[in-house]
Amino acid sequence: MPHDRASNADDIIVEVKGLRNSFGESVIHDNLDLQVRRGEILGVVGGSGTGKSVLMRSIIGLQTPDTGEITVFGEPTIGRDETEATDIRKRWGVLFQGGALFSTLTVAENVQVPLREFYRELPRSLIDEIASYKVVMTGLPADAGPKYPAELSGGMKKRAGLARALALDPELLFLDEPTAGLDPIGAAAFDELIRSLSRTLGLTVFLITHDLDTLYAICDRVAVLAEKRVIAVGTIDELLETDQPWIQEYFKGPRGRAAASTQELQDTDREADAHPTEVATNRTDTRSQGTLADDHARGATPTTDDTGRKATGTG
Ligand SMILES: Nc1ncnc2c1ncn2[C@@H]1O[C@H](COP(=O)(O)OP(=O)(O)OP(=O)(O)O)[C@@H](O)[C@H]1O
Repeated sequence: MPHDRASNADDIIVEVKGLRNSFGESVIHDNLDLQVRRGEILGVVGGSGTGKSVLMRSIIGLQTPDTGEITVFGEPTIGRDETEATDIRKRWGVLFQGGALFSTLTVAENVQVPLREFYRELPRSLIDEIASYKVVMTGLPADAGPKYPAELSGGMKKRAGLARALALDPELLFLDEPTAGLDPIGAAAFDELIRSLSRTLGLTVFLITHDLDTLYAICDRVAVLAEKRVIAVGTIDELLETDQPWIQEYFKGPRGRAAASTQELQDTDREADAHPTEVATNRTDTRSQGTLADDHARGATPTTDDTGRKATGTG
């Protein structure tokens, strides 16, 4: 589990208070509260349809809530005039589900979209240069710039979407299911990329995911959506101390246990690199659990746990 890098609890980048969203008769959020701390990677989880994307859309101003207050960087985001809203919007980047690249634009042109939208006065050569830099920064080959989305693999599309989200050097990054659809190795590499970018650039990350490995590998805290609100938020260890059935089922079900074992294995490997002789014995034990873990982790076929229950999907 990564360290909690937000030591000052008052340092809040996003604050949501008393949020209510509904579509017709269907109430999605009711009295939802949430805080995102500066510098943290906050994972947002919840069953399918619990309103994770609607929450993100509310925060970034694409969804007008029925009631509630939302502040980002200490500024209210609801009801602002266009200029004020734009000033706030420039400070965050968004990677939508599936990447949401413009299919008729090349990767470089996609990355340039926010630059052209918000900084029209920038010279063309500088826009080109910034876009090339962002492409490489996300681990894409330099020659990916002139390619069209249809020519890219799923992982490369995500990276291109991330490059676009980073175009304006944001302080805050919103990621909606960034590893969905990636193979386990690609997903782990994408996790690593997010973590290293968030550390080197000092980003705060709001990350919606169903991927338990991502939660274990890179999230400082996790917020759980259920019953139309955030029912709990904390480190995974803190969440496990709650008696919420959904949380227990989610983290202690076969997939949750597998992800925990995988993380433990990686922590042991890191420790082994640092202190090779001290962890040699433990490592043998952990490896034997790791085989089972690997069977279950990321994309493995759902199976039965030791009570004979089917592994629960995560939504
Ligand atoms: N524009 C809309 N009009 C009507 N209903 C909507 C709209 N957007 C979202 N919803 C509904 O709101 C609910 C929450 O949707 P949302 O996409 O936020 O769920 P989610 O938690 O992100 O789900 P998933 O994990 O499956 O992506 C769903 O029932 C969805 O059908």
